[in-house]
Amino acid sequence: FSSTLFPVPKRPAIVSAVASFFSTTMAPSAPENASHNAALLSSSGVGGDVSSAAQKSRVTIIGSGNWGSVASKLIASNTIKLASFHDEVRMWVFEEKLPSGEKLTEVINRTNENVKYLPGIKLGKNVVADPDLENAVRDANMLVFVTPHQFMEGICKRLVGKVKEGSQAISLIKGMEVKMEGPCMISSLISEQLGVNCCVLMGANIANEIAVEKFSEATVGYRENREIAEKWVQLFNTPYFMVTAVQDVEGVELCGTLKNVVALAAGFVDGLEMGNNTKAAIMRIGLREMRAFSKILFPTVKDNTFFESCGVADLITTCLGGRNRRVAEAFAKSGGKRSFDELEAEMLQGQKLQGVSTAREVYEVLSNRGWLELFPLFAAVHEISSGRLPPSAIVEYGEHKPNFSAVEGAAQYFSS
Ligand SMILES: NC(=O)C1=CN([C@@H]2O[C@H](COP(=O)(O)OP(=O)(O)OC[C@H]3O[C@@H](n4cnc5c(N)ncnc54)[C@H](O)[C@@H]3O)[C@@H](O)[C@H]2O)C=CC1
Ligand SMILES: O=C(CO)COP(=O)(O)O
Repeated sequence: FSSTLFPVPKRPAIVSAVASFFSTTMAPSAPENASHNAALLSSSGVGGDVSSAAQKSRVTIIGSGNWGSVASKLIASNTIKLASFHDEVRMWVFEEKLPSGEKLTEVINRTNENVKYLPGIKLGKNVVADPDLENAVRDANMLVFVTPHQFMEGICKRLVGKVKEGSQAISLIKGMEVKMEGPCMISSLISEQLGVNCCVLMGANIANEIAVEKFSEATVGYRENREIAEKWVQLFNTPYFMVTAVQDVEGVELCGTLKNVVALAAGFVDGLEMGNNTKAAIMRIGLREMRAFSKILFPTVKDNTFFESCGVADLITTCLGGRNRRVAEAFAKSGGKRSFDELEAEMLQGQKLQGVSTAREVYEVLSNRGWLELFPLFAAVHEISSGRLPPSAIVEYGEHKPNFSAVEGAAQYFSS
């Protein structure tokens, strides 16, 4: 990309260390390349060392599916360049046997490719696949979580007490859990279970496109500490992957999570061959429900977040080219006769959909709180995907007009 078309914004250099995390792990960002070269020279016995091993951050990725593998490629291309990170990036792999009889981890380490979830793409020689979850996190102080959301509760349980004190985490996971007390975002699950601060990274990020280095953008959501967000930006940002930080963890995470429900609706519309106007209408209604749902649950969610890559851009890309859309289209084409589980297994070969379980989880929140009539599109998606309504209900269901009288004061969340 020409720099005039897509100028990479100059980010302010991080000048002060504000937390113990930085004082022990982070070298100043401006002279990164110079210090890295010096470190290389030093390791080859030529020059003096400038960044001691103790100061460097060590990154582990928990997850190795389609997006997890692309994340490892992005991160590995940066850790090798930046002196404030150890070169090696460890990637926890949920071990499985390939049809050849070999273990996936061994093949990744031999070929430098995730032959099952991202074939044909080299991850970077500094990526080390590790099937042992506890071992993978042992030495890391920057943890990147990127598994399908349904596995996170189990993963967190296994990691309790195993994570290095003072570690930072980021979640790339689109989804949520529903607990007795209400919805629990995955970043909160990670923070609460592991006692670590957790940012999020979401965006219009179809993994296979980023794998071949086509330009895209992403949004980091952070809670309070801008410096930590900048460190994550530094770790992910490349000339073809432009990352921006916003102070709105819940807004960013809910955008990434809820757009998968709208993508199912868009897929139903495609399967019914309703055309582009209908699909655009569904996307607009879906975006409105996304914003209202987010703001009712978390009043701090910012309107601007919906205009970042994590918001409207992710909604568009997923409704055009995502897996949720594709499988939902096949579901509608079968008239709802083939189940999502069957279609997922056949069409995605081990990759996982997030939209169907998210639609169920959202539905649970809506029915627990008496909000079903306020969110007719979200409700219809779950009723269709669970077989209670036919796919055609996506465009018949009360024209998706929320019934504001169902909940006092609700209209404000839908107004522009
Ligand atoms: N693929 C994409 O284009 C994008 C995906 N995401 C999000 O990233 C997250 C991870 O998705 P992907 O990396 O695409 O995964 P994926 O759907 O490609 O792969 C499934 C992964 O789950 C693992 N797995 C299977 N059973 C497991 C178990 N019992 N315990 C733990 N892991 C198990 C598999 O080994 C594999 O790594 C999801 O929340 C998704 O929404 C976000 C942006 C883009
Ligand atoms: O989240 C995604 C793009 O940002 C990918 O969506 P799908 O899981 O529907 O492919």
